[in-house]
Amino acid sequence: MPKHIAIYLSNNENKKLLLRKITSGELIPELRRLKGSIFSDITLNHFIEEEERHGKFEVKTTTSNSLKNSSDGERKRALLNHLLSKPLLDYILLDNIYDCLDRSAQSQVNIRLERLSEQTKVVQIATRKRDILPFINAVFSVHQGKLQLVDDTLKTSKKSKKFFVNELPQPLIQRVSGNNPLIQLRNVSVHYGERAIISNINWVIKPGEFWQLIGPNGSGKSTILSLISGDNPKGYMADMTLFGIKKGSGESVWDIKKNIGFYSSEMLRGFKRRDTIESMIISGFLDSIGLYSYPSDIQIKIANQWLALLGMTSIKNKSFSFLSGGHKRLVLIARAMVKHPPLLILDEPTNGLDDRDSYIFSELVNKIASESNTAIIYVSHRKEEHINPDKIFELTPNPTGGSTGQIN
Ligand SMILES: Nc1ncnc2c1ncn2[C@@H]1O[C@H](COP(=O)(O)OP(=O)(O)OP(=O)(O)O)[C@@H](O)[C@H]1O
Repeated sequence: MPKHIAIYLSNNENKKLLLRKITSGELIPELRRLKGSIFSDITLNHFIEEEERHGKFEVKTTTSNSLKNSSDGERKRALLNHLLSKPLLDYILLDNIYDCLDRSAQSQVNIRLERLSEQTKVVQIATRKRDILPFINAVFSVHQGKLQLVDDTLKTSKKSKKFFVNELPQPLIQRVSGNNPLIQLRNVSVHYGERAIISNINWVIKPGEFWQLIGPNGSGKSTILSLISGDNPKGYMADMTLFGIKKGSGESVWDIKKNIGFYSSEMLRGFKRRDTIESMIISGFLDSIGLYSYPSDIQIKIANQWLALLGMTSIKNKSFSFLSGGHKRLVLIARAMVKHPPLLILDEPTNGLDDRDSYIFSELVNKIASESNTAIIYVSHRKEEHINPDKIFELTPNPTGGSTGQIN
């Protein structure tokens, strides 16, 4: 077996099981006698649970925040620092290293792993071809429980065909949106304790606009999203108008949320529900996960148009949990879009997706952008070549205060 190997996966694989098969030596027999460390979201979740249940704060972040109160990228950096600060083991298993990491963290990680690879064996798990580390000697896929060499297939990337042929389903109610701003942030600042996170942010989002929100790890992207979605208590003090309602004027969180469709790759974490695929989509009308009241005939009809668009009509009565990771994500986007919300928020949506499903996903997002009047805020560190936002709002951290924002 070559020294450093990558396992290139589709997102259909059961990751937890795969990690177990690798570390037990079932998939790579030479690992049976060796000791390794694991860099994976699964390890990270274990440390977060240790913090919450047992008050053990073993993994230190650069901000001294707990892992729970850290941004996604800060958590990943902290885990890597933690693993690399320990005495070297025989191998390191790296699972989807780049998700959530900003450009500079990605280059630093590359340098550190290159150095590490001189002393220890690296086993990488990747769902995107371009993530495969340069020093990897051989790339495998998993076929019928065994590793199979795939290097040649990787070099010839096939052009994907168009996936969505039907038009986007029409909304239940045609909103007269005009061109009034949906979102207005005026000199908005957020502090946690003494620490400034964002400073004097001014941002106006109008109907139908397609924005990408970018900025390095910890610059405040999720903080801004949580202000817009009404989930951040700091929003009460902020000068914001959300969907025509001035913040702090007696509005309920529901008044805000009914205008937003939200999708984040995090939504699938620990998702164990047994709802059918159809009821998952219908539940988007009711802002619930799962159905707790009867949908109307027209809601069922529109949900079925979405199922047709996704090519899932014939499997609509199957359990959502039966779907692959990529298809689950498409269903959750349809769920977020079924009510044609004025605003769709996509937070790191392609994390965990494989190459094929990222392409399909990008096609769906572009279709929503071009065929509906829904505005989109898309947050991602990855440059997805097929996703084409019109405008970029960039956060730049300021060493003496919080991040400032500018339109590019
Ligand atoms: N509840 C909290 N208490 C203290 N600090 C917090 C809390 N929530 C977030 N932070 C800090 O606020 C900063 C901004 O976090 P945020 O999640 O908004 O960043 P981000 O730009 O989304 O980062 P990433 O790209 O890594 O996801 C981070 O440094 C984070 O540690």
